[in-house]
Amino acid sequence: MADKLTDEARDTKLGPLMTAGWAHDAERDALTKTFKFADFAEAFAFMTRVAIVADKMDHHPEWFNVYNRVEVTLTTHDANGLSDLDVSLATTMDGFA
Ligand SMILES: C[C@H](O)[C@H](O)[C@H]1CNC2=NC(N)=NC(=O)C2=N1
Repeated sequence: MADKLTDEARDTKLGPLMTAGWAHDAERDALTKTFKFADFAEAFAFMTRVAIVADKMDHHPEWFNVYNRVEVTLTTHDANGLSDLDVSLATTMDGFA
C-alpha cells in the first residue's frame, strides 16, 4: 500500500505540479486539474492513454468528462490522501496532454 506523502516530500514534489496548473484540495488531500482539448475525440484519446497507464499502476483517477473538458481529481483512497502514486499519475497526465 502506498504511504501518504510526508511534509518533506510535499515541499519538493507538489511545487512543480502547482506550477503546471494542479491545485491542492486540502479538504480531501487531493490534486485537481481541468484539462481542455480541441474536441471530444482528443479528450477521450487522452483519457484512454491515461487509463492504460493508471490500470497498470493499479491507481485510478476520479474524473469527469464533458465534450473537450476533463476534470481530474487524484488522491490515494488506501492512504486517505496524497501519495507518490498521485504525483506520478499527475506527471504522466501532463506528459500526455
Ligand atoms: C484493490 C486495488 O488494488 C485498490 O483498490 C486500488 C485500486 N485503485 C486505486 N486508485 C486510487 N486512486 N486509490 C487507491 O487507493 C486505489 N486502490
